[in-house]
Amino acid sequence: MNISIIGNGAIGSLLAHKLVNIGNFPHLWDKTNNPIIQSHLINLNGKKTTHTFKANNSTLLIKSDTIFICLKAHAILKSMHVLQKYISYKTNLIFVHNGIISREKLNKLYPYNSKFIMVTSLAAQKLNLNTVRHTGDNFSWIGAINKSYNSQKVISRLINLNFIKLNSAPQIYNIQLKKLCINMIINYITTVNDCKNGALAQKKYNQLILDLSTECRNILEKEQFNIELEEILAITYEVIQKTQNNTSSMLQDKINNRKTEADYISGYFIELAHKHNLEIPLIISYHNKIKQLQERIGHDRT
Ligand SMILES: NC(=O)C1=CN([C@@H]2O[C@H](COP(=O)(O)OP(=O)(O)OC[C@H]3O[C@@H](n4cnc5c(N)ncnc54)[C@H](OP(=O)(O)O)[C@@H]3O)[C@@H](O)[C@H]2O)C=CC1
Ligand SMILES: CC(C)(CO)C(=O)C(=O)O
Repeated sequence: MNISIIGNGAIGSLLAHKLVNIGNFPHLWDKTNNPIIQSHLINLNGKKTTHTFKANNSTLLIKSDTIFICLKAHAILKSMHVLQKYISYKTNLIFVHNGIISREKLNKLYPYNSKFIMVTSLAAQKLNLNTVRHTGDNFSWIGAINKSYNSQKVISRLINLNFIKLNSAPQIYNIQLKKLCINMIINYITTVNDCKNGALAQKKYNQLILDLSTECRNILEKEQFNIELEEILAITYEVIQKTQNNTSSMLQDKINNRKTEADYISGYFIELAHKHNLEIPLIISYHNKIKQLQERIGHDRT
């Protein structure tokens, strides 16, 4: 399988190394014109491996059977618009991201491609331009955006590669909504309070987590996704415990003066709440806190 990865950040480079483990050297696409990328991975046991990948070759991009798009939510539509001329309509596009972006806009940009969403619980952190640290290993889920006659075949082929722990998710939107709740709670509280994920297990955050979870659950209910409050709380506390030493991606963005994915997490919840005429004061207040922070560090409102 000819695989390319767009975005040589934390998740993109981790997936590249995972593919090498099964003997498939993917082609990487970053923002440079470098024809090769040397990439170091520090695995969960602290062991370092180095691989060299072909990169930024438009012929290889156009010939890809499958492209993993590992970009921040706010970079996807803009980047995929620019890259249209290098992507064949036959290529399977796998979008790996947190937050929720417009499927309508993706369908408009790539009407003929088979398109998939991958929600991942893998965790990684870029230490510098060429080094990624693998910080967490857990399941990922893949589901089709536009179900076609061959989408299940594509999903099965990817699962059978066995390069990560991957499950098929026929209702991928529901998995995205669950992840959205986890990000709405953990990312925002850790960013506002400058703390590691594990700090949220402290009693002083119990009520806040309960109130945010309740607002999330009320929105999901209106979206016809009936999930018990207890389940949102259980998965959130499980992630807090499993990622206790992580700095959430939103807090990392704050520390590194980068734009956050707020518009695609709380922003998406706010959009849904408007649609369903629902009051979500706490989510709005946390959204505004992050947006103010972004304005202070010079990122536009979008
Ligand atoms: N890291 C993690 O542990 C997890 C991340 N996720 C999600 O996965 C997605 C990717 O995250 P992550 O890998 O951490 O993000 P990163 O910011 O580390 O990686 C994205 C990379 O893409 C680059 N990029 C931006 N635009 C383009 C373009 N047009 N062409 C090529 N490269 C481009 C960015 O460069 P630059 O920085 O210069 O813009 C950056 O290097 C996000 O939605 C994140 O929330 C989900 C689970 C865990
Ligand atoms: C699961 C969690 C909260 C792990 O840090 C994450 O997805 C993030 O930081 O964006």
